[in-house]
Amino acid sequence: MFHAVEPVLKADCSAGQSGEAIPFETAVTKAIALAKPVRYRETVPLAGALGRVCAVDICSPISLPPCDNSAMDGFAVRTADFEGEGPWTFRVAERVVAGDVRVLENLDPRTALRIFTGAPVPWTFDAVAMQERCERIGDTVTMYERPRRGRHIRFAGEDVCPDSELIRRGKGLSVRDLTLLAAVGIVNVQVLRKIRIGLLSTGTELKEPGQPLEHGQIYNSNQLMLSSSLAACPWAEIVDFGIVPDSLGLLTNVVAHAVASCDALVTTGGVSAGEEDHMVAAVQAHGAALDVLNVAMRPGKPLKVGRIRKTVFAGLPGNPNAALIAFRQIVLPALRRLAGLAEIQPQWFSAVAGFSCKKGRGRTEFVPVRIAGRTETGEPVLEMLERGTPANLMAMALADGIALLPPEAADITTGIPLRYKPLGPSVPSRRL
Ligand SMILES: Nc1nc2c(c(=O)[nH]1)N[C@H]1C(S)=C(S)[C@@H](COP(=O)(O)OP(=O)(O)OC[C@H]3O[C@@H](n4cnc5c(N)ncnc54)[C@H](O)[C@@H]3O)O[C@H]1N2
Ligand code: MOO
Repeated sequence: MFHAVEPVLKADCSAGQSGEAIPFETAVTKAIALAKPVRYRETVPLAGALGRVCAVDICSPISLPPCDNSAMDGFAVRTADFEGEGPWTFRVAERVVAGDVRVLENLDPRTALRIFTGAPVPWTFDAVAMQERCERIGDTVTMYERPRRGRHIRFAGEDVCPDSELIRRGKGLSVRDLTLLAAVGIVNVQVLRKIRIGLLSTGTELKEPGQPLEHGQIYNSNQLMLSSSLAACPWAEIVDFGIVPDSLGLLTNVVAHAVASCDALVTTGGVSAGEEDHMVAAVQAHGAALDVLNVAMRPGKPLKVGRIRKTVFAGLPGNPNAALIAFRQIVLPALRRLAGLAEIQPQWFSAVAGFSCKKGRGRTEFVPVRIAGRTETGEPVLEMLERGTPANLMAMALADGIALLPPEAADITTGIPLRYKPLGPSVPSRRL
């Protein structure tokens, strides 16, 4: 039976109506500005600090290497002893191994030391000859080349000087950072506390994977997208508020819990224009101020970002690709800032379009792409996998990465430079 469709008035769907869409870059800036970095510090052992945000500038308490030491197995010599024409023969006065804590002084002139990689080189010796270049006979060693001063010696402080800055506050501690800290003998590190991020999926149609699916229902994939994205962020702690049906009352209750316990609340669904979209009304019931209401991007246009009192709120659209893109490109940088990280923006790489398409000027688009080849200079040539399908998952799953189609372009033509960001393990090209 035919039902007359009533025109949807703006007043009927105020939750999603938000005037002009703001440019993508403006939305990023606004979202980041909303997030005030956490300040509370805690001390954690290095072994538990991977990925945590360093809370202080860290200077080295010692020099690296801590003392002059040999870079080779061989013989330590004094270059001043190489008088006249070679070969030169020296008596081997001592045997010095790595870990030898003796301070060797007053050794006889014109003697050599048998020495091993990592062993301390006494300050009166100024070169090491590799054993392959020496002839050892009894307690003497003969050399046919005159080593230059400093040869095969790793000098104290040549790597790190005492008091030199190792790590700046705001750095997410990497394996290499922790290696450096361990090398200078640091045991614990002060980091910013983890931020608590509430996750909520709204949708009466949603079921958790594992439950039987009835007609009209779909599985909740957005929760897993978010929780697994955040699992790679050791500075974040997830509080899962599960699935909440499209009910203003229920959503308002859950938002109350989230605001009381979380630094940020990230939701998916219910931010568009229909009268079943209650997310905005639910946060506004708690006094939310929304700075981002509608973004000139695709997918992800209905993204909402603001604050509910002190809690950062990000209402991602329900469509899975819209949720993924809006999360990665806009919300994650804001969460990174909230966590106190200094580097917050995603890194883009240069690539070249291997496709052509028309697009709306003024809108930033993000499309799944595959690397189809390389230019002569090694840049990836991108093939677009799908476009304009914010709900389809397969293309995104198969993609090597995403390409940014810039707002100023009305056409994308083969061969134009594009920004590219790998989604998974991939070999990127030149960083922009
Ligand atoms: N009249 C209009 N309709 C829509 C507009 C619009 O501007 N005017 N925008 C469209 C765009 S663009 C998007 S994106 C979606 C966003 O809608 P909502 O955020 O309100 O999300 P829902 O309506 O709740 O869901 C949209 C879609 O996504 C599926 N979904 C929701 N949650 C999940 C989840 N956790 N896991 C997997 N899939 C999920 C849901 O079933 C819907 O199919 O609105 C358009 N409509
Ligand atoms: O954000 Mo929607 O198309 O942009 O799914």
